Amino acid sequence: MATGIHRGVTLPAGRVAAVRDLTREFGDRTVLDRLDLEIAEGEFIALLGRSGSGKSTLLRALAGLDDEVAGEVAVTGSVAVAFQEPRLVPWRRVHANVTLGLHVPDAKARADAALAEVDLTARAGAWPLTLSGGEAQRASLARALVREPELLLLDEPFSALDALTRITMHHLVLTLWSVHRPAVLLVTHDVDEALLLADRVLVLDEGRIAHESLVTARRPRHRDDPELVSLHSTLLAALGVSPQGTAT
Ligand SMILES: Nc1ncnc2c1ncn2[C@@H]1O[C@H](COP(=O)(O)OP(=O)(O)OP(=O)(O)O)[C@@H](O)[C@H]1O
Repeated sequence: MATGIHRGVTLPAGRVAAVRDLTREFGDRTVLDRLDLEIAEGEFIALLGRSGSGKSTLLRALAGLDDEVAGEVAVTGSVAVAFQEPRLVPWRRVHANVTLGLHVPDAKARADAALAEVDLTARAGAWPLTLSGGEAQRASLARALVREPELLLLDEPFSALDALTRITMHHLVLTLWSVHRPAVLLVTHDVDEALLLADRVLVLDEGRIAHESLVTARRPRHRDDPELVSLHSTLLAALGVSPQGTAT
């Protein structure tokens, strides 16, 4: 594979994306430093890391939104992204936001189906500014889903939501994931969220994947599952945080 970003390439069986030797510098600061990562079909990955560790930078590279990276990013199929803020176009109604840029003959029917899946049919004709935070995030998920991505990139999509809405969104994302089975890369600050959702939790530090934990507990998971309790401590240590929450 030559240097650069490659879309629609063939990867080894069972892989949807591969990142090799990925380096990103901003001025004299190296944010990603020869990072390697492979993403398997249908797996759910959570990416943790201290603020400024480069999580969004990695996600942007995978999304093809950054052409100033060095190294290789290869993705086999379509990629969709949902961000922390829903980024809906305010002068288009919800349904038109979902179909925006989707140039397929059945765009309308696909948007109808995606909005139904996120339980937003009743708000299809609404203006984005009239949506609640949770509704806007669901519209953003519908917009991602309608593209039928093989890789779904989620950049802290729940962090601005209240705790109850966040729990509802966790259930929704797991349901959508189990139905459509895209690979998911979820950037989050929340160790509990990572453990409740993901098969594999990665910690980004010093520009590389510094730690990986596999989570085998069956879903739906509970915070007090012994496996999760143990991994919680492991991940806090990997993040350089003591269990009391102070940086070590
Ligand atoms: N366009 C840019 N120009 C200059 N520096 C940038 C740019 N984008 C990101 N950075 C820097 O790169 C580093 C990593 O940023 P990034 O947003 O990837 O971190 P993050 O891990 O997602 O952080 P957070 O958890 O706070 O969202 C930060 O120090 C940030 O200031």
